[in-house]
Amino acid sequence: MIRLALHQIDKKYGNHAIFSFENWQLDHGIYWLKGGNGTGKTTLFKMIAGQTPFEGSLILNDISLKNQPVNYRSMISYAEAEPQYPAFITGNELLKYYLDVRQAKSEDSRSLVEALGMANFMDQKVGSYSSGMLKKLSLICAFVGDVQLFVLDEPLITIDTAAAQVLYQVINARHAQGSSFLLSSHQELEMNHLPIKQVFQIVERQIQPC
Ligand SMILES: Nc1ncnc2c1ncn2[C@@H]1O[C@H](COP(=O)(O)OP(=O)(O)OP(=O)(O)O)[C@@H](O)[C@H]1O
Repeated sequence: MIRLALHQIDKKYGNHAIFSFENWQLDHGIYWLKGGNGTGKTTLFKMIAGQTPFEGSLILNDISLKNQPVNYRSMISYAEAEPQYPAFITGNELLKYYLDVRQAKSEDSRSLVEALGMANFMDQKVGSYSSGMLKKLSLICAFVGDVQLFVLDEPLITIDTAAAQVLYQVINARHAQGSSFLLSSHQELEMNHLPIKQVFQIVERQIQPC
């Protein structure tokens, strides 16, 4: 179960202000951040994942990103909208890296590898993957280990309908086990597949409920 709190946030790229707000807090649940191109969804997710600098404080379960960055990041799994990996590594090599870092067993990932139809491709170099296969690999890696908060940027883009159903099942299962989710999507998420607790949008550098 999580408590995520952002306070006194300012985020700029050069002179371009992206966020400026006092407070935003979340507890356990599945949340959806919607919005058009360039509104700041990816920037917010990178901030929460500890991958881009900003002014302000970010605290997850009493652990501060700025004061305890390693402990903070170990509670979060972030999957990029358009993952990119070195072309010369194989899917299994990348997965093994995640398994080692998160001290997880390969059996834990096997059912997701099978369900996403990736078993026959995991020994191939990712340079040969389609964009949908890259996305599936990134999701397989994101779900490795015991994670409190999953931050999935555009998890549905490039994957087919069958894979989307698998993704919904995994999200539901992990949510039932206590994990929380921040999802972004341009498309309407199929709300009947996921118990979305709240939908947010970014308006004038603030995060507002829809
Ligand atoms: N590294 C960067 N350097 C400078 N400006 C950036 C950088 N990353 C994003 N921006 C700008 O910040 C704004 C928000 O971008 P961001 O990628 O967070 O939006 P988004 O809502 O995720 O967009 P999309 O839906 O198109 O992916 C945009 O105006 C973008 O040009």
